[in-house]
Amino acid sequence: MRFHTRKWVKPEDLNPNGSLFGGQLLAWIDEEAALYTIIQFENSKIVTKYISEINFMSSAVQGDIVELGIDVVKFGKSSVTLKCEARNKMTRETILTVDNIVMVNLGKDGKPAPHGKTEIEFVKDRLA
Ligand SMILES: CCCCCCCCCCCCCCCC(=O)SCCNC(=O)CCNC(=O)[C@H](O)C(C)(C)COP(=O)(O)OP(=O)(O)OC[C@H]1O[C@@H](n2cnc3c(N)ncnc32)[C@H](O)[C@@H]1OP(=O)(O)O
Repeated sequence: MRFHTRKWVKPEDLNPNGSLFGGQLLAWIDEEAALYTIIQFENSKIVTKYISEINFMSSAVQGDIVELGIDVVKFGKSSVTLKCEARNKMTRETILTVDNIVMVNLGKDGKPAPHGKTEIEFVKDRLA
């Protein structure tokens, strides 16, 4: 799993207990999954279709650095299934895991469209 993104837990990210608000973490993950999918599909018209069970394993507090990891579980015809982990950058303690996030490629008509991808691609290889 590659950890591309780091987030700094700020006061506005906290819940009333003073730890990282789960909804904020999920928003970060949805954005990370969307960006990953846009880069893989080379298409910005994508949507989140399905998110499986979410396992909050530990919490984060103000000042913590959280890193987000994404990997591909499988490529479908119009979809890709991703898995995700959020962990504490300094301690490597897992904060949350999501086993399946299904992202769908849309055509100009807003309906699912084949993305034509079968494996992870890296932008540097496309530019080579
Ligand atoms: C100049 C500036 C430029 C800026 C440029 C940047 C733009 C930056 C954009 C950022 C964008 C961010 C995006 C964020 C992410 C959201 O926040 S998106 C918003 C939340 N999501 C939605 O609103 C989606 C609402 N749902 C839908 O519209 C429809 O359900 C969908 C997604 C079009 C799918 O329709 P459908 O009839 O279910 O289609 P169907 O063909 O049956 O299934 C499509 C695929 O999904 C799979 N699937 C369907 N249901 C399920 C399920 N329950 N479980 C698993 N898989 C499923 C199918 O197996 C199929 O996969 P493939 O076999 O083709 O691989």
